[in-house]
Amino acid sequence: MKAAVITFPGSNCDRDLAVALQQAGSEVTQVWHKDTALPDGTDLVAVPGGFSYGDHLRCGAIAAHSPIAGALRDHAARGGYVLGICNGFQVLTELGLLPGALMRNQGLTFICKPATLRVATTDSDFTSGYQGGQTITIPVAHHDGNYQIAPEGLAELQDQDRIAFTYAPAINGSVADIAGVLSANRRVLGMMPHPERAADPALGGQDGAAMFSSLIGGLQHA
Ligand SMILES: NC(=O)CC[C@H](N)C(=O)O
Repeated sequence: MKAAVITFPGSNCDRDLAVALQQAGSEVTQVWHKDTALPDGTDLVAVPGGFSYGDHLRCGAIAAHSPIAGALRDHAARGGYVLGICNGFQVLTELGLLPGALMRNQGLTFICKPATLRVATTDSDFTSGYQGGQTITIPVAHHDGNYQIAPEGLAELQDQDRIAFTYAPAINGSVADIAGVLSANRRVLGMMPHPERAADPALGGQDGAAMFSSLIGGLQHA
């Protein structure tokens, strides 16, 4: 299993994400935003959190036009796995790899705290390590985490069981309390909470570890 973690100027969770992936058994290469190709044999591209390009224009908007963006788009088009966390989720919506948009939090404040999430589907290689309906605690740290999508898009996500996580209780105004969504082929996951910040007991929680271990373990035994 080979993962590539992209670093943009302003990324701040790229190393944490690389460590979480390594601890779960993945080989990890760090890829710079100015690169135009991914390492050969990359199974998973991980797009980390942070403030890429200073969140200028809109969170994730400039990263979606960065030199590495074409390789990321091609990887997803080939059916490769993509995980976008927080700013990474914003980048994936800006790229059109996931539907919807992340808007300013309803209360207009930066929210930084442990959030309680409900696992809304276990039908993906990212979430199969959880129990359906299980509640887990994962930190959030964002000002633009308010997920919005038009009613027909929401109906599609619900009909296709593509809502991965919801907030329980609500924290930022997201429609249907959505914290993370899957692509139609279930290979792309975007989520605002940070599982890499809760993947080791030394970090104060390990509810995020099951995501990395089920994804990487599953791919190694595939
Ligand atoms: N932790 C993050 O990735 C933050 C994402 C983005 N800069 C926001 O505040 O919404």
